[in-house]
Amino acid sequence: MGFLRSCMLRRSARTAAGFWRSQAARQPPGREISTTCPRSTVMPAWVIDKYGKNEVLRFTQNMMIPVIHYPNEVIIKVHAASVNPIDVNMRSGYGATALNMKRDPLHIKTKGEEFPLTLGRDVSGVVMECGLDVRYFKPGDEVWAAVPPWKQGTLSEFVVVNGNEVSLKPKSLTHTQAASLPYVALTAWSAINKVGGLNDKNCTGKRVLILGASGGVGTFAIQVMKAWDAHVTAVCSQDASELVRKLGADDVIDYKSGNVEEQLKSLKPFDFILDNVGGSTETWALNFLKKWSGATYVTLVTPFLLNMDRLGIADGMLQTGVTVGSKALKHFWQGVHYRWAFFMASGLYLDDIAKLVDEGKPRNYMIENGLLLFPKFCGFRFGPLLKKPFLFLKFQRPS
Ligand SMILES: NC(=O)C1=CN([C@@H]2O[C@H](COP(=O)(O)OP(=O)(O)OC[C@H]3O[C@@H](n4cnc5c(N)ncnc54)[C@H](OP(=O)(O)O)[C@@H]3O)[C@@H](O)[C@H]2O)C=CC1
Repeated sequence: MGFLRSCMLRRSARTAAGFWRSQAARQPPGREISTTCPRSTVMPAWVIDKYGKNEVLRFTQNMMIPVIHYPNEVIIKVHAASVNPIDVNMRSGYGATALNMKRDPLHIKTKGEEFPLTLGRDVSGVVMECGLDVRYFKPGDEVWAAVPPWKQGTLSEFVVVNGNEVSLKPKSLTHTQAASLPYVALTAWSAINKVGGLNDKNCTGKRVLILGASGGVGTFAIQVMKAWDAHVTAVCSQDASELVRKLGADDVIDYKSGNVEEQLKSLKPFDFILDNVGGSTETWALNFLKKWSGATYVTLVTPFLLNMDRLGIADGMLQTGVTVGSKALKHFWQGVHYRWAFFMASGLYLDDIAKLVDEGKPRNYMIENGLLLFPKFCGFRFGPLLKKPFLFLKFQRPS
């Protein structure tokens, strides 16, 4: 796919909305504008105007349609989007210091300039327009992507993404199913493959422990690990045990029915641990790794963004570096590897994931699971979105 990406020469075609887009380009991107503007320059979106609880979520019909600013960008018409824990946290202001620095490295804007902010990282939709350097996609292609958290999100009718962050949607998934996957799948991929070093060639028979196995990242990770022939032990609550078994977990441990450490002592040590829970798990989980055999513990729950929120950019980065460095060193001397992993927005990794999905390797349970997770966040953690669920699931242009 990477080869194809670089070889295929596909030029962008301007859409009929091009004229109004050029008008819209005079407006700052991601802004809400007056209702007197022609309808073709505005779009519906869920936005926040300040950080807080669910009450800050607001539905508007008047967000500026985003425009292409760089030649490698693509405009996607959103057919389906979804909500992840990061959106819930960002709604409350989590990571604002670092994300604002990334949005505005030169500090040109004043405080609060990030609003109105559109949340939502996942998108499945159709390419509307491509920048001049975009070679791999053309208008009309069905694509999926996960948008990095410092960019305007996907809970809107259109979203602009970098061409390198986009991939052709798996043919076997509908848009709604596809939109449940990119963010968690890319996070799991980053932790397992890029940081953990596991792949389809070196995983057979490896013993893998997944903490927080019933969540978005965990359920995807189980399926990838099983597709690569690993032996998977999943830690989750009792009510999710049937789900994770269906996804392929070999052993299931209920973290609510007793001490997880005690339950794990009866099992053989592990080659790889993926920690989606964090906190106190770090103090005991590494004891269950094989020693001096290259076994690795990867956690997705890191204080990276929190440190910068608390201490500012420079001190936060310093603190983060010292923390991860000292922990990695300490565990290295004890014969195991300690790593942090982060979500990576990558069309290339999504190409690999789409291939696995279309091969049915993460079996159809993934699709079932995606739909199960979707109402979970939507219903319990992002209640107001339910008031206009059709707009959340599928953004329709009001006639
Ligand atoms: N570093 C990064 O770039 C990223 C980090 N993350 C982080 O990774 C973590 C997982 O993300 P995601 O899967 O999307 O989140 P979810 O909320 O979907 O999943 C978390 C799961 O953990 C389970 N859980 C909670 N406490 C425990 C426990 N003590 N032992 C075992 N399981 C437990 C929950 O199950 P139940 O509700 O049944 O108790 C839930 O299903 C989150 O903390 C998230 O913030 C995610 C994406 C990117």
